[in-house]
Amino acid sequence: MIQIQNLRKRYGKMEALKGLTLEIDKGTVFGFVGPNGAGKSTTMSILATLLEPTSGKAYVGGFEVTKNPKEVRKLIGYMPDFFGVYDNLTAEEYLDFYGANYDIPLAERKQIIPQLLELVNLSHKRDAYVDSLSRGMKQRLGLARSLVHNPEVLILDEPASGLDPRARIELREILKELRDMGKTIIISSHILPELAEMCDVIGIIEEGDLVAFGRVDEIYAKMQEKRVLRIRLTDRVEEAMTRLREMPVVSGVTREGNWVVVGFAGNDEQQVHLLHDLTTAGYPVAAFNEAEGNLEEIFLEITKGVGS
Ligand SMILES: Nc1ncnc2c1ncn2[C@@H]1O[C@H](COP(=O)(O)OP(=O)(O)OP(=O)(O)O)[C@@H](O)[C@H]1O
Repeated sequence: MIQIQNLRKRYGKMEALKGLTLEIDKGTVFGFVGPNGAGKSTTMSILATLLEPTSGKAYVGGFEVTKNPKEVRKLIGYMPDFFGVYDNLTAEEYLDFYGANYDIPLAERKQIIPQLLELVNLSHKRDAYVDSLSRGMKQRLGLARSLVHNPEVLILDEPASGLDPRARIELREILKELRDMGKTIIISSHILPELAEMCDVIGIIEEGDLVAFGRVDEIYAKMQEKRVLRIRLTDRVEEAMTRLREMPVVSGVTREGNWVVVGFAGNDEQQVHLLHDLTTAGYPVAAFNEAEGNLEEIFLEITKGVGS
């Protein structure tokens, strides 16, 4: 449904996208994850035909975004990270205004808008002024707005940012419904666990390039490969550290008193070997454990410095 090929975007000297290549199948909920400034909004704006790439190509439903922007716009609903709301309009009038912008006839709008309000759980706020709505409600209204022309593809730039946990759950439920309707959804965030629950496929972007791409379970498995081991020795701590540093699966060794903290990039089998190696060499290992992996930290570790 979406193909991005060697996409580059330069803002003056700054290269925000460095040859991004990525493909998203129809019906997929794709999570686009990366730290602030990684290039997510830039990619999404290009897909939404609002920004010209410096080079490379992007296609939506087979249409090239710079050559057929009109066709692309019919296919996509785009929700930017910041969107203006019109203070003097009610929720219903707001959606009607956007529906009219898409040349949807009045009779059809009268039918669609109540359905959209229901989908985003705002039927009870139909006559409320937009500026009186909570942040979560505004966000849901923005989502309804991007759906007004029944697009096949939804591009949502950080829709969950600034929402409280309850509002996030509501958003997630709505996205599930949209997925069940067969829509292809691209959703961005800088928080991986937030997306992992609602996406089929994740792409991690760092400094304008993709550093990881795959099904959510595959990405998690990859992240689990990066562990932190804690080893307590009763003696010969420095010596053991030197030996550990020589092992290819070890990415970092630090000392905390009698504990040695080891960055480890191997699997279970290699971990068994590491312990075996230390004990057979006679190092007095009193304790050996795997530190609890905080997903957030591991994610930062995985993306740290990659692509630079
Ligand atoms: N209009 C612009 N002019 C100059 N530089 C820009 C412009 N828009 C974005 N950038 C820069 O391009 C890089 C990518 O920005 P982008 O907004 O795409 O990242 P992002 O991943 O969406 O981050 P965030 O989560 O903070 O929105 C950043 O370094 C940003 O400062």
